[in-house]
Amino acid sequence: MNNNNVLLKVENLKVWFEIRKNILAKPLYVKAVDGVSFELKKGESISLVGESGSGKTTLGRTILRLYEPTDGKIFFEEKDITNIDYKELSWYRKETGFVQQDPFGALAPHFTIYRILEEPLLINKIGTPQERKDMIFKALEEVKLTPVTDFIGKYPHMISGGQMQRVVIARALIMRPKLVIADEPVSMLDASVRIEILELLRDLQEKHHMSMIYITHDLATVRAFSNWIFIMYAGNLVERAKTDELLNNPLHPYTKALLSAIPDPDPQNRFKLREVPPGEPPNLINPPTGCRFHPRCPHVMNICKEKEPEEIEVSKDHWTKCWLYNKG
Ligand SMILES: Nc1ncnc2c1ncn2[C@@H]1O[C@H](COP(=O)(O)OP(=O)(O)OP(=O)(O)O)[C@@H](O)[C@H]1O
Repeated sequence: MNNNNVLLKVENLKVWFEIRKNILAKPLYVKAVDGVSFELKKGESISLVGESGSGKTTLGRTILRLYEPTDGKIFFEEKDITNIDYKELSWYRKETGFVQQDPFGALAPHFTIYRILEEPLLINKIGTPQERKDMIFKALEEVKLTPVTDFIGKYPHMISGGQMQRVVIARALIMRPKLVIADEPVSMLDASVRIEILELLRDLQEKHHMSMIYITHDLATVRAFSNWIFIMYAGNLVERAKTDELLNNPLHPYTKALLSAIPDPDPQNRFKLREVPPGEPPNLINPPTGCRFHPRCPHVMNICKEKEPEEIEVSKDHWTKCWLYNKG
């Protein structure tokens, strides 16, 4: 297979957080990401969906090398970046961008918008003052904060939450990264601006042919957003497929439950019985044996309690990690 088109490759990635009750106690580990593998091609986007605590943020931050991986490998353009040093990390920071959930906490309150956008350019010694000014103006125009001169002298507290998130997006994209990770980018914004911000992100991703991972717990927002949907449960990817395929033909019982939990705009369907599995996501210090979803699964079989299923490709580009489909 020709791998030249692959931007990011993640192989059996594990991120375990060590916790101790006291200094003498045996360490325990929160297995936040526990054996995740996938590839992302150049210019493609993934929506990473799962309940709170399933490990989405940890996976995203580890791909950006903001967290240390415990085991496994991460390749970026075929280069192994799993354990790169400080010098190479600064190269990797230029190739990647991060849009986090909380625009209010992401922007330095004592910097003007101009200075906030100039900061990454100064750190990376990019351009002359005039070239930096041109880049900043262009970045603000792209996120539709115009006329630009109305915004550059303002401080974050002087603009709205939606405008702040546009500044965060402009800062994430100003170095023209090849990969952007957007972690719940609209969940703290007013409902009225959420769609606009998501559309802006998608348009910029397509325009600049960037790859993107969009992290969300809300399947309802992903239909028009990404090429792929990955479903995460308790530190594992339990299903991966192209967006239409996953929404029209979900395989894993957890995906089916998430889909049936989406509010249905059709009043005829409003009173249909929904198949949301009872129970809570598992404790990641001591996850269930076998398939981690088995205590909540309506189709549980004996093998599900005993043995972890392998991820298998059920049809082209459609993978799931479930004994119902594992003929072995
Ligand atoms: N620094 C840390 N130390 C210990 N445990 C952590 C740390 N960061 C995250 N965790 C735990 O790892 C698990 C996965 O957390 P993570 O934030 O990645 O999930 P998530 O799917 O992004 O959830 P949310 O949607 O709530 O952000 C959770 O059990 C969380 O408590």
